[in-house]
Amino acid sequence: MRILPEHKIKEQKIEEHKVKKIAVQLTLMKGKLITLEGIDGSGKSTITRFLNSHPAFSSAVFTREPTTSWIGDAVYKAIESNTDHLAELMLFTADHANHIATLIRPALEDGKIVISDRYSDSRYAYQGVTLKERFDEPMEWVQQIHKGWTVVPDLTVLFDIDPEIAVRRCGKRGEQTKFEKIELLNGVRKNYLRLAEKEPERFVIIDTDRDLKEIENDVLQAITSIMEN
Ligand SMILES: Nc1ncnc2c1ncn2[C@@H]1O[C@H](COP(=O)(O)OP(=O)(O)O)[C@@H](O)[C@H]1O
Ligand SMILES: Cc1cn([C@H]2C[C@H](O)[C@@H](COP(=O)(O)OP(=O)(O)O)O2)c(=O)[nH]c1=O
Repeated sequence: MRILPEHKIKEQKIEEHKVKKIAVQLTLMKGKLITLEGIDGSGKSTITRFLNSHPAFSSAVFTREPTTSWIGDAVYKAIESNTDHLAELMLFTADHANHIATLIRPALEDGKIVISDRYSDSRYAYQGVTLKERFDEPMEWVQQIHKGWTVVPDLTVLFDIDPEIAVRRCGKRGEQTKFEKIELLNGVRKNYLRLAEKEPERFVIIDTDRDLKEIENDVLQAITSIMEN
């Protein structure tokens, strides 16, 4: 058996205490929807994996958009081809409607904490750029078609980063989608920041051009802070 030095035991105890504290706070937090948003390569999936393996989140429901349903598969077909941007928006939106009906609403009604890697703000921010030739105020137009049926998140964590850095990170990751272009991502980032400015009570902006540990701590703090509301 390895005997840990005194300071390591202390660090371990502090860590265990932190996990317990978050777990207690989360038990009190019933039926909350938390969304993670940001441009491609901003670090959402990395943080989703961290939260998913964090012991305090063992009873949370983790999900994503595009979903893993057949509509989500259709969405990926659109992403991988030259599909008309309006048709693409409709597919993303159909996927969202089905996501809400089959997973989001039932889980929230069951008192679960739901954490979604991308959600409605992805549509507002991305299709707000791809549809800029079609509508005068594309982002507002896309928001409008969600009114009356979408479920608005309790908290949206916006992962903010310079697109140049994000695209470089995506390159290293090895996958590339047609949206991973600096010019397009600059527009998407601006849209996200406009959304956050319009709803400061819902959004928390996290600078993800930092050490992963700092980002993890800030995300945990943002999530537990909605307990106070
Ligand atoms: N804080 C960070 N510092 C350096 N690299 C990071 C950081 N966060 C994520 N990455 C790396 O950047 C790439 C994109 O991250 P990922 O989580 O897949 O982004 P997203 O899901 O937002 O597209 C991955 O290769 C990941 O390992
Ligand atoms: C959910 C959603 C995603 N997207 C885009 C963002 C991504 O470039 C792409 C696929 O999403 P995703 O697989 O989440 O990409 P990543 O892991 O790189 O963030 O679809 C939209 O344009 N609109 C949407 O409503």
